[in-house]
Amino acid sequence: MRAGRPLLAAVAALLVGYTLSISLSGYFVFFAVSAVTAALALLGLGIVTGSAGMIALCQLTFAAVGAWVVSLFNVMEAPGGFIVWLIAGGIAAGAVGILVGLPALRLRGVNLAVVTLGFAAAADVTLQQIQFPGSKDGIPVERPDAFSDDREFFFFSVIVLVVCALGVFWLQRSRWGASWKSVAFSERGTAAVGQSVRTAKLTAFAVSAALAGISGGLLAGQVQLPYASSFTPIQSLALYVLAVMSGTQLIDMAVFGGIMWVLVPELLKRFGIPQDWGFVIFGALGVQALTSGTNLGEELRAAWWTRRGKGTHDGGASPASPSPAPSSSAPAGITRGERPAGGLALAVDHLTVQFGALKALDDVSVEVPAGTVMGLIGPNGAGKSTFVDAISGFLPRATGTMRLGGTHLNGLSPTHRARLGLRRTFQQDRVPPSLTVGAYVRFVARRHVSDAELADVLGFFGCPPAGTRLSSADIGTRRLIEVAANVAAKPSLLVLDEPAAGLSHEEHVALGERLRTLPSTYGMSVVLIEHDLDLVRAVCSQLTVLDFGRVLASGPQDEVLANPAVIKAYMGETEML
Ligand SMILES: Nc1ncnc2c1ncn2[C@@H]1O[C@H](COP(=O)(O)OP(=O)(O)OP(=O)(O)O)[C@@H](O)[C@H]1O
Repeated sequence: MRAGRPLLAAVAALLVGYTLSISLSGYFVFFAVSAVTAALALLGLGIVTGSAGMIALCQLTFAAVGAWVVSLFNVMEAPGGFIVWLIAGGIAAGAVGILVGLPALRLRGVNLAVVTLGFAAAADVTLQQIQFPGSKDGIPVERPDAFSDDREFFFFSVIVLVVCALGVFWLQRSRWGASWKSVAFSERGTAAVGQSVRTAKLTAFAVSAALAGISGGLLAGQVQLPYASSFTPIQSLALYVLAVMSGTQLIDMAVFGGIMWVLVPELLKRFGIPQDWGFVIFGALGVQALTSGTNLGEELRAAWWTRRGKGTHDGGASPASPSPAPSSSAPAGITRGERPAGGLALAVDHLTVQFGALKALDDVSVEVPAGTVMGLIGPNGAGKSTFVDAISGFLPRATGTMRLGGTHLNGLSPTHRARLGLRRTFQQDRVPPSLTVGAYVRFVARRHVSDAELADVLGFFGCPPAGTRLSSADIGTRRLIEVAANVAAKPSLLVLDEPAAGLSHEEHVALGERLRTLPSTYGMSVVLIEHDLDLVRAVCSQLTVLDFGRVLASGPQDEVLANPAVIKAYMGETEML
């Protein structure tokens, strides 16, 4: 059913396109092709901006690359005809997209905006000089034989849009799509689940630019003699604003945006107002969208879900409620105790982290026995989160040695460490709200997770069903989902940084029970950072106490909690057992 829905929508779109192609007057057929080409470029912007959260102000420059390649192949009478040239234009634009995306690996926000706008301006000047191949000699771009007149070419452009939209639909639901949404929300969170931030950003730029290239190639076929004036930086800017305003990561909103792109200037013309005022209208709507932090597509969908009174995509699930603590039996599909107990899950020697004059960690040596839950405790500022950042690769300047099982971690990136089996959660929310629970768990797991396995791991932690939108879950529930997703990844070591924050007392207790059984149920070792000593006592067989960046005591729970130095420094001299 679910796989069939987009195909049904595609068939319906083709039928509408065909009907329009035979019924619209000649004047409107031209506008209709323009709306389709704009929708394609907006679909691309929806990926790079809407999904991946990067500013790209050169979308029509990528379109110009596609148009240029089509014009060149036309002049060269390259084999394959228009359709092959169109694909080549898309590939060329995608390649240029990767080049332009390289600065995005280091730049963000306004800096990235300046770079992409600068690229658009430079390309504009170049295009004005060199012109499109064939334009000086007036060699028109040859359309496909079966789609040579304007009506037929409109239907052809609808077919291209539908094919691209189907591709985007599936890409958005693929690992790439999840990585775009994740990187938009948190680069650290993305790297921590073993996803390369570089790949996420570059694929977003490449796919987005390729779609723009195809859009430009179509435009070349539409006007047959393309000119630089169709691809100016100011138009790219207006297109970006339109994408932000309508939320074109949603396919229907890209089509809506495409229609707006031609409709607003046309309406202005009819009222005798200069068409350039269209940019002002788009600008005002864009400012409204940016300041309100939402867009038309999301608002329409939010209204739809509110009317239906549901927080889920696929029906009727309520957010997580405290569920009884689990038995220690393993959920179906997750194998029990794959790693033998014994040996060390993590061995850290002489770890030192310095922030300016402050030694946040000072010669810290910690061992986590395999198959145990080790509590890492200490007062605020003791260095617990710094320890997690250091072992998970986010503090490359940390000195000392770190081994996961028998593997040295020093010098490895966070992504690499995560792929080796070291997973961590964060104190701050790093769960991308634009995904569903199921899509997020599968993204974090980095392996095939069957529906039954997914339901089991979510049930084990008392999380909402897979179809629930993460944006509808409260912060405590999102933390639970983050833990469940990282458990589904089956790491050898799972480090949880205050996972109980934001949970109610009952949820706290239930979570403690679940965490205690993780080594026996899922065969992983756990490091738990937690301030709640009741939880620590209930869950951790081993403890390490940090104070002012140094290890105060480490070993079995009862020994550590009875250590006078721990009682004195960590608890004050009050009775704690
Ligand atoms: N990026 C940073 N730059 C400078 N100082 C930092 C940085 N990160 C942490 N610190 C300092 O390092 C020390 C250890 O901080 P850390 O966050 O690791 O403590 P913590 O034990 O996790 O505390 P909490 O329980 O409050 O989370 C603190 O003094 C903190 O101010």
